[in-house]
Amino acid sequence: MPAASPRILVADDQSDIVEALRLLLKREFVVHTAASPAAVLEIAGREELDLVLMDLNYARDTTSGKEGFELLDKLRELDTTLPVVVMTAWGSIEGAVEAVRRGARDYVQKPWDSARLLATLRTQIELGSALRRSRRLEQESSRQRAQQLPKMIAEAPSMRPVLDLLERVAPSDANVLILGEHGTGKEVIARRMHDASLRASRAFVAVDAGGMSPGVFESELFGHVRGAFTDAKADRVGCFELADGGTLFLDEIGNLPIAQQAKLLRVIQTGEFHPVGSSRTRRANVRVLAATNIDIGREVAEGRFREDLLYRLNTVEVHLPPLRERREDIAGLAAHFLERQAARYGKPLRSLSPAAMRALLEHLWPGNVRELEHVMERAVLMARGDAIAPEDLGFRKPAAVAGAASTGAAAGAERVSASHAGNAGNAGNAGNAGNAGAPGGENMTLEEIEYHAIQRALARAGGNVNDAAVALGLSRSALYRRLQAHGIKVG
Ligand SMILES: Nc1ncnc2c1ncn2[C@@H]1O[C@H](COP(=O)(O)OP(=O)(O)OP(=O)(O)O)[C@@H](O)[C@H]1O
Repeated sequence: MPAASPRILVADDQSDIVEALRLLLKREFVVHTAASPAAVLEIAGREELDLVLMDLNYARDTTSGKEGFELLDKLRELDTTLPVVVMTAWGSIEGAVEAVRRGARDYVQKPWDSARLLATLRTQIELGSALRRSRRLEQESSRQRAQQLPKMIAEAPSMRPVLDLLERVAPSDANVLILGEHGTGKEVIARRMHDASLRASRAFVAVDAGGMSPGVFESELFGHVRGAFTDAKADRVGCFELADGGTLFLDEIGNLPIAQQAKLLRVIQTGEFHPVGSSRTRRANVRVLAATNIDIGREVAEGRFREDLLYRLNTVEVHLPPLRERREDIAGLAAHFLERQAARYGKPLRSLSPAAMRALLEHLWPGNVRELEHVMERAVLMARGDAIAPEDLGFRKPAAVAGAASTGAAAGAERVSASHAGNAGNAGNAGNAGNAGAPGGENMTLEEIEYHAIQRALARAGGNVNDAAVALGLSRSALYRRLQAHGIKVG
C-alpha cells in the first residue's frame, strides 16, 4: 500500500458487512470501522479522513434512516469538505435521495458491486481533495487580500526611475528582479507591482527563498502529499500552487543554494512541478518577482548562482537606492512611521522636534527604511511629551562619541568615532558617526560597519584617500586594500 493511502471510515452496525468491506477496501485504503453513530463521530473528530462510507440504519429494528440522517448532519457540521457515501438497502431509493439532499455525495445499494463501489469511492475521494484544496486556496488568498497594501513614500528624485519602472512593467507579466540593500523596501515594491498588475485580484505569496533548508524549500514551494515524510500528516499546498494566477515573491534569492536553483529553474521554465512524495504533475501560472541584497552578478561570476536562472528572473531589474541616497524621503517616512507607531501604542504624539528631525536627516541609515522604522518605534515608546525629542531617538550623544564608542563592541565604530574626536565643531555629524554600530546598526556585520565607516570618512575627506586614511587610523595602503575588498571606487 502506498504511504499516502486515503483514509476511509466504514460504518455499519452489521459486523459481517463491515468485515466484508474492510477486506475489499484494505488493499487500497487505510480502513477504520465503526458500528454506531457515536463511534463514527469519535473517529471523525480524531482522524483526518478522506471519506466516510456509512449505512443509514443503526438500530436493528429501524429502517427509517433517521439515525443515519442525523449522523450525516453532524458530520457536515464537523467538516463540510469530508465526502460521505451512504449505503442503502436494495429498493430504498427514497433514503438515498434524502441523504444526498442532506449533503451525502453519493450512494451505493446493498448488495454492492465491488468494482462500482471502488470506482465511486475513488471519484469521491478525488473530488473531496480537490474541494479541500480550493477551499484552502480561497482562504489563503483572502488572507493575503486582507493584508493592507503598505503605504509607499517615494518623493525623492532618486526614486523616480523606480516609480517609472514600476508603472511600466507592473501590468506586464515580466519577471522582475528587485535589487537593493537590506530594508530598502524591496517587498513593498513587489507588493505594489502585484497590485498594479492584472493579477491583483489573485494571491501575492511572499517566501524567503534564502533561509530554508533543502528539504523545507521543496515542500514550501511545491507542497507535499500526506506521508511524503514522517511529519507530513496532511497534504500541504506549496507556494507555487498558492500563487497560481497570481504573484510569487522570492526574497533573498541570491542566497538560494545551487541545488535548489536547478529545481526552481525547471519550474519557471515549464510551469510544472511535483509536490514532494507525489508523481502527479501539477501546473501553476505564476509571475515571479525576486529580490536580493547581494551582488548577484558577482555570484554568477564566481559560480554560486546559475546564469540561466538569473536570465529567467531578471527580465527587468529594479534598483532600489539606499536611504542615504534618498534623503528627501526621510522626513516623509519618519512622519509616516510616527503616525503608525503612535496609533499602535496609543500615544498622542504628533510631531518631531526640529532638533530630532535634524538628527534623523544627518544619520547615515545603514539599515535603511527598516532602521528608520525601528528608530521611530523606539522614539514613540520613549517620548514623554507630544513631540519626539532628539534623545528619544536613541542615537549616541555627540560630545561623548569618542569615549562612548571606544567602549563599544565594534571596532569599526571605534575608528569612526575616533576620527571625529578632533572634529567636535561638527557635532551633529559626529553623533551620527558614533551611531554606526548603534540602534539601527545593531544587526550589521562588522564588515558592514567597516564599509559605512570608510564611506563616511571618504565623504568627510571630500574623497581624499590620504585624509580618510588618517581619519580612520589606517595606513594609505591598508585603506586601499579595504576599498578594494569592499568594491568602493574613489575619484
Ligand atoms: N517607501 C516606503 N514607504 C513606506 N514604508 C516603507 C517604504 N519602504 C520600506 N518601507 C517599510 O520598511 C520596512 C522594510 O521594507 P521591506 O521589508 O520591503 O524591505 P526589504 O528590502 O524587502 O528588506 P530585506 O532585504 O531585509 O528583505 C517595511 O516595514 C516596509 O513597510
